[in-house]
Amino acid sequence: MTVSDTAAPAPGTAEAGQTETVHVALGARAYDIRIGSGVSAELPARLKALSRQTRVAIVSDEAVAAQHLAPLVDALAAAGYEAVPILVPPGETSKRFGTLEDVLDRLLEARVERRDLVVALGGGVVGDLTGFAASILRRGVRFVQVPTTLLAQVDSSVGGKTGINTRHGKNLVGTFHQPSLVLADTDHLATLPDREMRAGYAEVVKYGLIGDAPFFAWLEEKGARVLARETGPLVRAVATSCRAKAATVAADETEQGARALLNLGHTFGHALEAETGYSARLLHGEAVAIGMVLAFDLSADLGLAPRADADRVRAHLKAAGLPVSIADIPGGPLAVERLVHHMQQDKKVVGGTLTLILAHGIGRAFTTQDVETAAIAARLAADGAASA
Ligand SMILES: NC(=O)c1ccc[n+]([C@@H]2O[C@H](COP(=O)([O-])OP(=O)(O)OC[C@H]3O[C@@H](n4cnc5c(N)ncnc54)[C@H](O)[C@@H]3O)[C@@H](O)[C@H]2O)c1
Ligand SMILES: O=C(O)C(=O)C[C@@H](O)[C@H](O)[C@H](O)COP(=O)(O)O
Ligand SMILES: [Zn+2]
Repeated sequence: MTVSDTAAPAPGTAEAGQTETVHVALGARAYDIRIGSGVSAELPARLKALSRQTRVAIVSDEAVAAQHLAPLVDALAAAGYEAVPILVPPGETSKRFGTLEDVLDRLLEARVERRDLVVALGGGVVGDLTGFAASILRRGVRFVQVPTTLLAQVDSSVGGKTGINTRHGKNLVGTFHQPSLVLADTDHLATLPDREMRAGYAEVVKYGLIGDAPFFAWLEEKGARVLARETGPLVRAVATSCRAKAATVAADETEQGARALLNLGHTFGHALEAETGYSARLLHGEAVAIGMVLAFDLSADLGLAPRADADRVRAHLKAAGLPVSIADIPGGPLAVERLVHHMQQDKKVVGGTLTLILAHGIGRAFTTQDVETAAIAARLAADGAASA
């Protein structure tokens, strides 16, 4: 990664001040993703285009609200809207039944109607929770995503996966419910803690690893500028990620096939999150970074991918400041058996058999059900997990 590179961008790619629009082509459920500096100011006008109602509930978390709620509420008020804020505590533990019930109660208390729109202002936690609440409130109301983390801008605000965690595992209760609009305002990232920025970057790298080797190579060169929040590279990284996700979702909205590739690193990652208690010990994006390295190393173990590609993946994520092995997780070793137990609750399990996303190399991910549990356990142990 070089910070000093000033090469001109390719024609048609984002530079400072530019905004981009990515369309998610889902027929009756199609929507736009607006990306760039200041696009959240478009909210009142865009809401008007979606509904004649003049009341809007905004679900956010307390930390995001402290930084970004007031300007949105003011802009809405100036446009004749009554905004009803509903706040939840920040962090992954808000993705649970108790918080869902609370959000639903408060939406009903505010008499949010079927034709109203609910706005999710926040990271993936707020987006997943709000989207789920919207999908079951009065049997379904529309919602708009205003993602405020890099992770949410490149991934969770797009594609309509909503849900919460349960004591049995990650995202095990939820729905597919597409947003009606996504406004990814890159200015919001100015207040995002660096650790959260790096965690979101893991999901950016994911798109290169799944099917876009040139994008991965571009990130190797320009990733530091993305992480430094330089507008041009940042907008380009968000837009490239959203285009990849939009195309995948448009082709396979409910994950009957190809959408599963977006789960690269997640079967491992979700197990790591569960075993670390969905705590600050390990963020979702960090778990995905470790999971992607595990997936590439396992692919190399099985002779499916060049070891050099696995090494390149690890080197880039490490250079970005992300954890890259189980041994990097603070707070003591995790047990192989516990991790395998969590992996078996994955939603991609068929007839008790795990579906894994592996790769033939960078940009060449594929799904498989042909990996023995012993090979997975051996890889976890080699990565620093404790075996009995
Ligand atoms: N639905 C999907 O397709 C999808 C995709 C990827 C991840 N996810 C889910 O997303 C969640 C992770 O999302 P996340 O990484 O955004 O975490 P998050 O929502 O917990 O946000 C991270 C932290 O940053 C704070 N924050 C958010 N925006 C801020 C800003 N602009 N300035 C200052 N602080 C800010 C939040 O208060 C929080 O403490 C996980 O639950 C994951 O499972 C879902
Ligand atoms: O949108 C998808 O599809 C993804 O898999 C994106 C993932 O980054 C995201 O973390 C998603 O929530 C995981 O989905 P799950 O079905 O494994 O819970
Ligand atoms: Zn993810």
